[in-house]
Amino acid sequence: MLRVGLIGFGTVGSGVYERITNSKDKLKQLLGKEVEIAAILVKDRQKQRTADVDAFVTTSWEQFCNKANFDIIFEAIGGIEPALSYTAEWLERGVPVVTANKKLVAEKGQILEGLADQHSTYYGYEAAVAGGIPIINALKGTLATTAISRVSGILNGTTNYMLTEMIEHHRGFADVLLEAQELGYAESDPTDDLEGFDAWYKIRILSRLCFGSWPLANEFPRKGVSAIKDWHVEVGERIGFKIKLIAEAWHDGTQVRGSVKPAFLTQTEQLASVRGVTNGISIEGESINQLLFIGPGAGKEATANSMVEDFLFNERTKHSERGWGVGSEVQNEQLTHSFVFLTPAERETALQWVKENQIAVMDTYSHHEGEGWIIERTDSTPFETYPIYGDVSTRRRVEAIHSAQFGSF
Ligand SMILES: NC(=O)C1=CN([C@@H]2O[C@H](COP(=O)(O)OP(=O)(O)OC[C@H]3O[C@@H](n4cnc5c(N)ncnc54)[C@H](OP(=O)(O)O)[C@@H]3O)[C@@H](O)[C@H]2O)C=CC1
Ligand SMILES: N[C@@H](CC=O)C(=O)O
Repeated sequence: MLRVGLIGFGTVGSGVYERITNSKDKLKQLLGKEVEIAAILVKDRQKQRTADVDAFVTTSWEQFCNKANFDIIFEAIGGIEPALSYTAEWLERGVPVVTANKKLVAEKGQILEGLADQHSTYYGYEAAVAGGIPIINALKGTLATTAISRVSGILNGTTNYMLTEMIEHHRGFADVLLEAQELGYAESDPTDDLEGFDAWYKIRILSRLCFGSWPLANEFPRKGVSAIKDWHVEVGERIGFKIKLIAEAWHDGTQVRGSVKPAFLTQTEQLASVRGVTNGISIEGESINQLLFIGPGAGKEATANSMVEDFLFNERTKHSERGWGVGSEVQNEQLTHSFVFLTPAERETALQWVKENQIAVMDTYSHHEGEGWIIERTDSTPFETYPIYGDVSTRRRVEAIHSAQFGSF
């Protein structure tokens, strides 16, 4: 008998319960023994649960720990404490812990991986990055010795879902946020999604796997979607640019750098078509050119599937070597242009600024709320600015189609 301890029974925890319960025969065949969910730890004993639960449920950590000699712990409560102490306690007993908690992994992963090593066990966090996409074990396994120069992508399902719904169906911010929460995509505090913290935790985890060491948080600046104005999006849409929350990390030859920020993607960028709760990750390196991983970035089934697969993968491969990325220097500069947005009051200052700094303005687009200027990339501007990824010349084609249909703007 393989005894499972489940910490948390919300969106993800209940998904793990269902995934295990529904695949008992397959698991028995793979593992050679029955799997039993021996105990579940929750916070609120009175809460109405949707699923019928055939397991011991408790709010007491002591009762949970005393219930069984667990063979595997799944942690899905989120946050640092008490998740950190709970995880450490079981790793110290030599029991593998599998988690979806990206905050805990990004902030304390170094300590917890160290504990797992020390006690010859496993700390698995496949589900912590990009929900259902099996990126973590790909990086630790079949890409472990591939020199990676950049990792980038759309890592937050909630905000990508919100941006898609708001742009394509003209829905309001509060309405789509509520829906993302109801669908189980959002964090318990959605500020984590909206202000880019969630994507920031995930890119730091990917950075560790691609470049070999845990990055310092303050080396990864972060900006969320809350500062995006509707009219910025409208101007971008007119010329076929898609706004996305982009997280990236790259090796510049001397150090690893990274960031999370909203950016415009031209139609030449494959990630521009990643819509809804879907996430997309691009891995670049000399011998692989570019690998793209696209799939569900959040939600009960996809995330639970990753947690269970993470455990099974470790069970089947635990005696083989796994590695951490080797990293290589980025060769080609991707960002050549920026989109600057100006209110009418900023226009004069902006004209002065481009003149003084000899910045080439390629195009200007007017809107009743202000102007959008495409400029040559500069490291910083005093105005609201978004990087542009991709070939900006595609805007000409979109403009031509747009003006043929609607007249010029
Ligand atoms: N939702 C998603 O799509 C994804 C979520 N994740 C991550 O998975 C984790 C869980 O997320 P999610 O399932 O959405 O969150 P939920 O809020 O739906 O569930 C959290 C669960 O944890 C329990 N819990 C919270 N605090 C404690 C505590 N101190 N002691 C015991 N139990 C506690 C809650 O108990 P109770 O039920 O009694 O309130 C609840 O069952 C987070 O780290 C999140 O970032 C990762 C990928 C995708
Ligand atoms: N809130 C997260 C959940 C998955 O990690 C997201 O929206 O991506």
